[in-house]
Amino acid sequence: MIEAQGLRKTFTTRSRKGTQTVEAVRGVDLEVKKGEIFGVLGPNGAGKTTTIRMLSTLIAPDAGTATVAGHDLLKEPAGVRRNLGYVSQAGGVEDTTSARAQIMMAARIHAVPDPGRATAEVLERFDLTELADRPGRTLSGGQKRRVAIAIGLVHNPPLLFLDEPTTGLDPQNRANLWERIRQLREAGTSVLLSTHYLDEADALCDRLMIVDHGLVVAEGTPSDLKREVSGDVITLRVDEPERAAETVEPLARETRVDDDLLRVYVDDGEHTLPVLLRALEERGLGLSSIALDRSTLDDVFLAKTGRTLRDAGADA
Ligand SMILES: Nc1ncnc2c1ncn2[C@@H]1O[C@H](COP(=O)(O)OP(=O)(O)OP(=O)(O)O)[C@@H](O)[C@H]1O
Repeated sequence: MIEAQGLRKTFTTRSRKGTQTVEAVRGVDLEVKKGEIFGVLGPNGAGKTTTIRMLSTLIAPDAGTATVAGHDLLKEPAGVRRNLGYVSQAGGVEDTTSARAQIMMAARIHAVPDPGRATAEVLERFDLTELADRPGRTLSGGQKRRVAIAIGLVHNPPLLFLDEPTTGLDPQNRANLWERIRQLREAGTSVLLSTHYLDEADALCDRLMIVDHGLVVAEGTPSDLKREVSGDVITLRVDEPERAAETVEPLARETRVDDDLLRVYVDDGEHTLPVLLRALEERGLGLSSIALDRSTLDDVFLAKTGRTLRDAGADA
């Protein structure tokens, strides 16, 4: 559905302080297969939106090539646009017009043969029929997101781009939207979505890539990525984390110290834990808390970049 190689984009901004350049995307390759949900996971400023905007023809890449829904991104932009739906981060639902009018407008722009019928169908599909004639401003956050997706889907494209679709939604609305995105996949639509939520990437994506500072740092299925990093993580709060790390090193695949926290990556947490605790006790190392978890995508991010995704978000 998408094959892209070496996408790059640098922004130059001029202000009174002088010229600033930001290398937003620094050579991204990506492949999205037909019928899959593919995620672009990364912290704020990683280059997710820029990548999606390039692939949807909204901005021109400085370098790189791509085929999107069977059309060359640079030579056949109209063919690309015809075959995709794009839902931006802000959502693009107007305050004063109704959902029906906004969806109908999108249907006309795409020259859908029977715009009235296509609008009614997509309203029904997204449980919006009852709300269809209310002005946009009266809708809740979750309803607005559904309208935005309906606008992006009214011409029935085989490929849908969703830029951070659940940002700002409460847990119930997020779960509802995840279910709808899964239904799209069942109906045969390929989905490329960006997110900075680990749980979203883990729960929703068939495959994903992790981006940081405009580069792909890892790619694969969520479980492959987690397996690659390790089976389990033991997190200990200890008085002397460096000494503790040295002590448990022979038992671990990898150890990482983060302030007073020591993360120990092991294949089999349950069986390693008692041995590890004995080793710490023998050296008289004090311990104030302990947790055993399956590794998460945050551990993958940490292993690849040396930071956690949360810290990276705070930096940006
Ligand atoms: N039009 C622009 N002009 C200048 N800089 C830009 C422009 N668009 C993006 N950038 C910069 O490029 C970098 C990547 O931005 P981008 O929006 O792609 O990140 P993102 O991963 O989508 O982040 P977020 O999760 O915050 O949306 C950022 O440093 C951003 O400030």
